[in-house]
Amino acid sequence: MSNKDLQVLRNEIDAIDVKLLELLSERGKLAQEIGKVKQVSGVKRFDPVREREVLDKIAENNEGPFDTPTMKHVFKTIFKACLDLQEADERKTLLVSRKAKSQNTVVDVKGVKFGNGEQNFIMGPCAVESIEQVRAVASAMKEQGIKLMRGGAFKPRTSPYDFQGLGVEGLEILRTVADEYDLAVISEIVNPADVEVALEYVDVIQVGARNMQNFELLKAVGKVNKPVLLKRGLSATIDEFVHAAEYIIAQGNDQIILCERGIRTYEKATRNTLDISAVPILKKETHLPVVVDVTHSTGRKDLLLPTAKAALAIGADAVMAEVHPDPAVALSDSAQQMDIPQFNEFINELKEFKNKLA
Ligand SMILES: C=C(O[C@@H]1C=C(C(=O)O)C=C[C@H]1O)C(=O)O
Repeated sequence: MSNKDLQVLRNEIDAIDVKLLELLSERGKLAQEIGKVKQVSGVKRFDPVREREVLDKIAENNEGPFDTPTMKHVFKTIFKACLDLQEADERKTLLVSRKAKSQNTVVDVKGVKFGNGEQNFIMGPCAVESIEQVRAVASAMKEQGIKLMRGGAFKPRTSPYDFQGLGVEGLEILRTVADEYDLAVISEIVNPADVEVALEYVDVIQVGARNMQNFELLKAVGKVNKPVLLKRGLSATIDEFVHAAEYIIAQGNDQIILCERGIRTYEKATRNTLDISAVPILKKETHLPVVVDVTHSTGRKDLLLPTAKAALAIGADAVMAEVHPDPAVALSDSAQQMDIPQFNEFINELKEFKNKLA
């Protein structure tokens, strides 16, 4: 065979490849259409009975030179690619996804913006215990120019015998002190029935890690006109986390801030394992701002500063940490809250670090 013959044959193959590509693309588009029909009717994407029928037809029509197992193998690869297309389409339709909206959602909390490139701090006590306690923290925050104060009024604790929070009285304290110091307030709500009352007191409603898949709560906060900070569940995958946010946005509220707070792993050196890579993944996959809670992820005061630096370096929109005027007597999370001098040192170091990053 001359070089010329080889070239002629290869030209024919090239032409066939172009046709195959066209046909496969056409097949892919039909699979996408089928995917949409399945999504609307709630039918599973994977249909082994249908795949078996297609394979039987391939076997029936196969005249060689490829043997039937080889052709079946090729078609199984095509089925898989078609299924992947259907799945990618479903992801694309998520309202929280970058594909649905390419620009960042910017959540504005009393002038503090999340998602516009600023890197903020959310600080405050684990639980609201008294007005004096909250005032001491608020005054230190004000001096540092930090506007967003967290504080738990409803505390979902592991043990029912631990301090459960002051409830609405706690929200009242937070609001009173926040107004005195011109701060904004973020507090957790655990019961859908309390969302309405919380609107009067808080600037951001927090949905805690233990409630990340409390779908009725997610729907309830999705119906109100108030920013929501959604924490990642203790054992939630990123995909489950994103779908939890979708529950909120699907009801109309797109003012959502995601919060990575560590996940449960076999590692015992920290309270949870901070999944730092979740930050860029969430920022890539969704258009929502992402903050990192260094207190609950580490459970260790000595790790607050290095993990906060990691969070800022990796692009988190804010760092969240707990501060208490006298952590030794705190009613919850006593070991991991900073006192006021430690808080000042923490913030000063991070401000310097932010300047270095800029
Ligand atoms: C395209 C479909 O979805 C999937 C992909 C198939 C294919 O590529 O032929 C067949 C069955 C399903 O697993 C379908 O259901 O027809």
